[in-house]
Amino acid sequence: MENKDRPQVVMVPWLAMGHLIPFLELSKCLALKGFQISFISTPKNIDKLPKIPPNISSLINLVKIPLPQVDNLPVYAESTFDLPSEKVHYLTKAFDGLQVPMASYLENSLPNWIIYDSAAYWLPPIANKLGIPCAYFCLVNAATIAWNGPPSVLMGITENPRKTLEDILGVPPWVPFPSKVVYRLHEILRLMKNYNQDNNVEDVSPGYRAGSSPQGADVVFIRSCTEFESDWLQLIEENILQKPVVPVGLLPPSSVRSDDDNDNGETWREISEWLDKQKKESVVYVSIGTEATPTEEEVVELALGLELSQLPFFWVIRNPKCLTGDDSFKLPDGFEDRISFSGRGYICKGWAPQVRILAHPSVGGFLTHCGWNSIIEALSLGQALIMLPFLGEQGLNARMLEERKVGMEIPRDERDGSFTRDSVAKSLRMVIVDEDGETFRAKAREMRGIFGDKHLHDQYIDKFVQYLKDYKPKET
Ligand SMILES: C[C@@H]1O[C@H](OP(=O)(O)OP(=O)(O)OC[C@H]2O[C@@H](n3ccc(=O)[nH]c3=O)[C@H](O)[C@@H]2O)[C@H](O)[C@H](O)[C@H]1O
Repeated sequence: MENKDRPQVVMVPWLAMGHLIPFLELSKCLALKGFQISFISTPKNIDKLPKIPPNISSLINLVKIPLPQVDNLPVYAESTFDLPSEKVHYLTKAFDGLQVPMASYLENSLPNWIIYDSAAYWLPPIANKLGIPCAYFCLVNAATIAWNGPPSVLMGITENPRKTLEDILGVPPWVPFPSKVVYRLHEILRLMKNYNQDNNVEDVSPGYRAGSSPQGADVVFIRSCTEFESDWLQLIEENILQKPVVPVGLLPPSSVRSDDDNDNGETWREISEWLDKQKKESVVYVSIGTEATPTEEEVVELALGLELSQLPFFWVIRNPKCLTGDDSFKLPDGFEDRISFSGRGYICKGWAPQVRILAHPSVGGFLTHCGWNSIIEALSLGQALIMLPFLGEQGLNARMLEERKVGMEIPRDERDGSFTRDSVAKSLRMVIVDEDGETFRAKAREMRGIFGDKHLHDQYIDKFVQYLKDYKPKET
């Protein structure tokens, strides 16, 4: 039952588990502070969310708004988890079709705040018309926002000083201090290919969307903290976004998400039975997130690299169907038989309880694509990283983390990003078992002091809540 005395906040996350999960974490933090939340997404996404603790479930209304039908978008697809990455622009098109139902929902509810995500560039004008303060909740770190650059450049309003490939591969001209946070050639080539594909399908360019989302906000909330990247946070507030940027902290997992039984019906009991049999800190947990779509060659080299490493591994493979749009996805011949015979690997096709697995004492490292959620979860538990970035800002995250020595990147071919089973095996053994890799393991444990410091991040939430309560709209 909604209580009108409570401040009302409407949450509008993008259609991706890597966005829905942190938006729900933030919603839970606000509900615990007495806010009434309306969390808006599609029916399937709402049903897939981690369960909300009973003591705050009445304070979070889960609002289901169906997606409009869009050509080339399968009816079952409501999040990036359900699609190969090269088809996500159809999902974006469908998301843009939510403007009308979203506007009428907001007109009827008139909340105190709207907190929205990177894709919803069309929300600020609706909020402004209704006189509702709106905030962009940034789910990437400040270094990424800095690399992307000023919104006016992204939107094509002011001239882009990065004209050549060399410019794009270098430190951006608006970064005044030394930085290693840059893309590799193969990452830029993949980003440019995806940009052009998206640009041909979506109503606005990806750059315009990326720029106008923060541009239209009254304030930017960001999932970060000064203890990790104070220079970058100052740079984006003062020079890049030129508006208030309020860190909400890293939102480490509030509780080990106890209900994450994967969608194959495997239960935590079955998974933990396998993990319990393994030696302490011996298992490598392998997941490349909910969006990356590796090629078949990449899957083969990764699989054979895991086998070659001789380390026990738990590998989450996103539902094969959505990787290629059909059932053609397959692992190397005989691989699954050899692994189940040796008992050295556990292959989970679908959804796994990632945080619970990372928290298990048998896990000694994480082979990750460097999605920001996964990084936060891993480092809040002191897990060292073997890094294999695929898309988005994952390459920038990998550079930042290698600089902090909390892990190492698997060597890639500079031009096409290919890697070999040998380099996978060597990187895994280096980070998890080799003597020389103790630095990575020690640094990752040290980083737990920031990423896993619950009191520190609770303080960020307190400041965030105060900001929401004290906010006075600027005189128009
Ligand atoms: C912000 C955006 O997040 C995106 O999400 P993506 O899913 O790729 O990866 P994560 O951020 O690690 O997010 C994945 C989230 O899903 C959870 N999970 C995943 C698989 C599974 O089987 N079980 C789980 O519990 C995991 O614990 C994490 O919370 C991209 O990275 C993008 O680069 C980044 O900007």
